[in-house]
Amino acid sequence: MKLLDPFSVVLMAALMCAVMSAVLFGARRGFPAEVRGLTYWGAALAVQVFSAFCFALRGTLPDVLVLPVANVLFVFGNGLCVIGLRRFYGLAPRWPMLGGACGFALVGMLYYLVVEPDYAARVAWMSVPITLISGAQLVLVLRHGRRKLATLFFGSLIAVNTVLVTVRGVVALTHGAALVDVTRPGLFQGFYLAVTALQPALLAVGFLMVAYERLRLILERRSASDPLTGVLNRRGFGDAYAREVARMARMRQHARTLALLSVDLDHFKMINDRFGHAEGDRVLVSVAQMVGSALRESDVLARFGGEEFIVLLPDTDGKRAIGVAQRVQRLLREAHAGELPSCTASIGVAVQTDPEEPLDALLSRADEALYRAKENGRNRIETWQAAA
Ligand SMILES: Nc1nc2c(ncn2[C@@H]2O[C@H](COP(=O)(O)OP(=O)(O)OP(=O)(O)O)[C@@H](O)[C@H]2O)c(=O)[nH]1
Repeated sequence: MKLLDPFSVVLMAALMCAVMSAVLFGARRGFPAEVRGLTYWGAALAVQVFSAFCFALRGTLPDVLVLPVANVLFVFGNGLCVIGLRRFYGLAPRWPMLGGACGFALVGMLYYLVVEPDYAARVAWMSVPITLISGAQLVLVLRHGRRKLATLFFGSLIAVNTVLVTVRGVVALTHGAALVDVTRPGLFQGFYLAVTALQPALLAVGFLMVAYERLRLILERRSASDPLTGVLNRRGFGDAYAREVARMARMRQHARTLALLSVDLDHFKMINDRFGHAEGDRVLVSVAQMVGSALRESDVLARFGGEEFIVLLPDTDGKRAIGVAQRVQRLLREAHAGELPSCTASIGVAVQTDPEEPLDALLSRADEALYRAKENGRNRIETWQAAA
């Protein structure tokens, strides 16, 4: 079998890393601040490029200069990927561990180059920090990754990398240099060289896929939520309602009902006028939190704009819905003591028994009840009743 020329492979790997590094740095600008770690990955690949160039200098400069630098850079580049991944998952970077891994690599390289020159021992030694680094990446992805195709792809690449490096280290220990020296022909050597050349760029693609998956989730969440209070907006509510009604339709034989509360703060304009718009905003945020705290996990809270909140109560009849509305009013009375301007709310309640009824019809029934609550003096609860 014709062997891949190691120099060309290293050069190819360096070029791929350089391109992927530029892609990552470029992509960084398009991501919101919540998606962290791309800069570290971009830097990691840039470091891999330098490491590859150092390896390529073998023969031109003495090994004792080239190899320790190239290997430490290789470990540092791999470690930066772990740091990037930790940042991505919202964890603090562990710089001392990376420093330790680089120091470990340097000591081993120097020892087995200068004191006791031994190629196989160098391979085995280097496989320790690289296996640990790759293993750390795998643990992070398994622990924090979402169960999605992107994560599966990324995790699989890391797993292959971890296994390959571990096997190479063990083979170096058990069989000596023969099977691990990439300058000698052989299936294992050729396979290792090819995979190692592709791996950094492939891992970066995997990381980008995971980052884009996170971006998709963030944009989906943003498009469905109210930026001031963080609760759902009309669009997000529509989706949640559709899911609930579909569930209701599936369980029709159990005669399910759902209830809707239309909660509107009273004289909110006065709060804005007296205390300012910013204070009004704080009241809205606090009301959203407070109403949310009065609800069950399965209930859905949304802000439709202004000072109007909508609450969807699955599996709830009129009586229980009024109970929730009373709890909301009680919490409003008790809350804000001293800190924020106090406010009251009028609440309209409508109950849906027919899953075929459109959302707009249910909303307008709740609004009718709310209108009556306002008409009848505010700070009260009214339930929609069919006209006699
Ligand atoms: N601070 C703040 N105020 C808002 C926001 N959206 C709407 N508003 C204000 O909410 C007030 C709503 O006024 P109205 O519709 O007259 O209602 P109200 O004063 O609560 O009176 P009633 O509902 O009849 O009791 C207006 O002053 C709007 O400017 C917002 O996001 N932040």
